[in-house]
Amino acid sequence: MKLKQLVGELQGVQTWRHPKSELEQYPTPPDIAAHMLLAADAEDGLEDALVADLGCGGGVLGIGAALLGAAHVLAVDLDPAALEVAAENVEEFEVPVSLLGCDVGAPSGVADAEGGADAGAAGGAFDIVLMNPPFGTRNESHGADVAFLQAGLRLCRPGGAVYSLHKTSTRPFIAKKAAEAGGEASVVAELRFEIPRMYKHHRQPSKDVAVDFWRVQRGGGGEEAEGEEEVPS
Ligand SMILES: C[S@@+](CC[C@H](N)C(=O)[O-])C[C@H]1O[C@@H](n2cnc3c(N)ncnc32)[C@H](O)[C@@H]1O
Repeated sequence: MKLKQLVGELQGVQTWRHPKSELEQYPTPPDIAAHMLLAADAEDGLEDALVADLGCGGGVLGIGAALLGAAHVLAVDLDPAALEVAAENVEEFEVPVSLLGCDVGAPSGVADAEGGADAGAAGGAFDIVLMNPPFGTRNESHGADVAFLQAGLRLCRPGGAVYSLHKTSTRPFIAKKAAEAGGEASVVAELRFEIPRMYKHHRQPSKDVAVDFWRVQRGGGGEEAEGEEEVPS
């Protein structure tokens, strides 16, 4: 599917009716979501892939992955209201996306819910994990960016890849945390992410934030897969 067509499709994905600032509920604009998806497709192949969408909101990334041929998508969010909207979107688009209510950041969160107690140690089953996590720079969401990244790497099969967005100001920190979690990280693109005025604490009509689009590959995909080391959580 071409970029223009994918953007058009993703414009039809609804987002939260009453967004919650404490959960950093900011939608990924359809053009950025489409670029992320096409980059993931070109590098790792979405066709027939098993995909997770962490912090799915209305499900724009997961639904987009399914439109590009993913075999199945597991879309996860903590917020039942987000999952309600996501369920409506999934029905509307008629795509193979399952929804799971779960705290991605909890020590025994989505990796355990999906794969049992050993999911972290044994390596997950997902080929590709997509996310636009909370930036983790507000008090309420402190550390969520890294917790999402760690969960994403736990859910990936060895050699699988996490695609994620993080504030450019956190680049050295994200690179360090990704390496500590057994990932090989690279910045795919530098983006300007427009945050519209959505919440009371927003003073300007909209704000541009410098954001890195990361690909983090989980280690152990080659011959070493059998004897791979445990990924620290
Ligand atoms: C920046 S939004 C991204 C939403 C959507 N993926 C998109 O790209 O438009 C972050 C999402 O993560 C969810 N979220 C925040 N903290 C979470 C947590 N601990 N566990 C699961 N989901 C969480 C929020 O409810 C929100 O839907």
